[in-house]
Amino acid sequence: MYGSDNAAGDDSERTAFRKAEKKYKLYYDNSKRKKQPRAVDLSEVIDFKSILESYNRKDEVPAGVFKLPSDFDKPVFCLESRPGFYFIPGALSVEEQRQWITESLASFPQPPNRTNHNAIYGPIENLFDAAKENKVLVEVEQSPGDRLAEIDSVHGAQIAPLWKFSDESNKSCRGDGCKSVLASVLLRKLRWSTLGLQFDWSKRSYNISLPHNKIPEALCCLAKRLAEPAMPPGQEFLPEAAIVNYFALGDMLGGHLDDMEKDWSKPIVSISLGCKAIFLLGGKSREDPPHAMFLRSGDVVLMAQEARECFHGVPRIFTDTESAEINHLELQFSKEDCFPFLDNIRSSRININIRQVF
Ligand SMILES: O=C(O)CCC(=O)C(=O)O
Ligand SMILES: [Fe+2]
Repeated sequence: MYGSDNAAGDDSERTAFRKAEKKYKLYYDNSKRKKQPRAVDLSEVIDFKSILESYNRKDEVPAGVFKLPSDFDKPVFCLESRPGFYFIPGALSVEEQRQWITESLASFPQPPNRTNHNAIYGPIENLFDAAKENKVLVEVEQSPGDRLAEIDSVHGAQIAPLWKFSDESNKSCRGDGCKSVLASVLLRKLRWSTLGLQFDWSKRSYNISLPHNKIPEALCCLAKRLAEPAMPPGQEFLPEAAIVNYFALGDMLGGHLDDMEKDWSKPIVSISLGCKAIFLLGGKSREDPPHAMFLRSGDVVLMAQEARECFHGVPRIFTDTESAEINHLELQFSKEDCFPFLDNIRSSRININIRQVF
């Protein structure tokens, strides 16, 4: 993910954006015997779910918010102070949420899509199944012949050692110094996967020469439909890349801009799944005080035009039963073979953001 707590150095400590991040970030009170999350004042967090409810009931919205006149089948809300920002509460049905959570965990991390684990382990096939089956990723013992074959003839560089899944009960590597890691640990530590044109985090740009598959057709259709309220008239959104972010408790996505796409008149389509989060939408400067808002499973945010220049981030997710607001997903994943999905989503949040790059 982008940036970290203090990515922008000490100066960032003083910006309005940084102050808001610190206000909402998860801290623990260690004073009591039991480690407790520090209480946080959520009174200023915009709640589009209750805005939708009062809009449906009384046709009213709070000051600073308006309902976009649009043909979209759900109400789309905008903020007067942030042109180009659109919020569609509950845009995805419960079934759609289930579908995209399943895809995000079981299919999207599949090679040639890359994940945060690639840099250490190379491509990992079937991570989700391996975690379900209690497998272990083991560094494969290689013969000198294999090692020679691994010298990359073009770059002259040694290719990283190979890792393979093995049954946990397989003791072949015990005590001989070989390295291993549980698949379930890797799944828990999954932080991002990239679909379509691959994003290179080290250069913060798209590397079109990396092998990739097109964005899956069903995700393409969904993104096109969701993008509509923010599209320039007569134009069609072309999904070319997607970043899937996986958040665990305590993770945050630092304030950033998504500015590596060519045409900022096109929206970024951002889908929230799983546990509730707080989203900060700042202005064009980190000094502009950000708006804080809740993001729930099924909500969709569109950022187009001027909003493409606004700093934004996710300082906090909520995993406690009361605040996570994922009861509807418990039912969806209640069958026994769905339990690994439920187990994962109970303590995490997934964000799929889809982009037109060119
Ligand atoms: O997680 C979110 O809702 C926002 C993600 C985001 O801003 C990004 O990946 O660029
Ligand atoms: Fe972003």
